[in-house]
Amino acid sequence: MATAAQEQAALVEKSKRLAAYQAVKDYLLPEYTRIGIGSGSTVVYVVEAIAALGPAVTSNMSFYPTGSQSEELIEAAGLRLQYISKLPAGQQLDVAFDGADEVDDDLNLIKGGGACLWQEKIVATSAKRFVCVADFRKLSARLGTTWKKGIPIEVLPMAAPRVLDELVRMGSQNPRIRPGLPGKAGAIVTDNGMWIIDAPFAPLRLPKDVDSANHTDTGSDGVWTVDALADRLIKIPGVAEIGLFYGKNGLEVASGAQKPVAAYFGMADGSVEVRTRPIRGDK
Ligand SMILES: O=C(CO)[C@H](O)[C@H](O)COP(=O)(O)O
Repeated sequence: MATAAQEQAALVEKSKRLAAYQAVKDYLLPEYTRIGIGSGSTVVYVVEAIAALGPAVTSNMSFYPTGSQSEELIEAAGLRLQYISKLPAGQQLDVAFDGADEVDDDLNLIKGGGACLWQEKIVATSAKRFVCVADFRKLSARLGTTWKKGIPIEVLPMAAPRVLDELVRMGSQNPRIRPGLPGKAGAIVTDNGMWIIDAPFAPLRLPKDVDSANHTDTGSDGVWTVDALADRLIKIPGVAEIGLFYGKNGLEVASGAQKPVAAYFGMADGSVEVRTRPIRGDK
């Protein structure tokens, strides 16, 4: 008989799969030729859903990975692998699918739990439409509420101590260099030869919180807005990329945005919740 933990794990997997199949159904149009594929356990089901469409749909498509895991997934599914470095200047992917660690009310994301955030951001922002696929555990009103491990930050190894100092000055509670896998001594090394720092912050405000309560957005009371924190983190010398995928109000474009146009959540009751954001330009 399955334990409660096993039942919960099975429910989560089922939810990821449901969300992935629905997202692919809605956003993978047969005329598309360039598709971005993110990283993580949910994306496995995205690739499964795409491969299930068969060569009649996928044979004209090329798939762009966000690291070694998705590269292997694409190849194992028999899909055509291509690299973002080969995408000519001035061209875009038609769509990119990826998971997330947490998604807030404005569709800002925390990503990087799997240490692939840098390539994930490059692929997401190379797409005309970025679509997020997740399970019910990732839904959250404010980032940092359920994902307590911290914001993943990819750093140049030599700069890690300086970055840690600056994060503490900014109010991060106990930022840490992410260790390698069990049995591997030292830090985890990303596909880009960098390290990851996980930096916990108090749950991040949205612009509406600042407007309604006369708060500041710059962390002066220990709480940052997503935008202000992201703008500050990316400027720390030695930081290569940050795991906040965000967008400012007034820049609600689809094409090339860090925020998804839609986020699909497989829910515990077997439904799929779709959250979209108003955008200018094409779908
Ligand atoms: O950002 C990521 C990897 O860097 C993943 O998309 C994120 O960690 C979600 O993973 P999963 O689908 O396994 O929950």
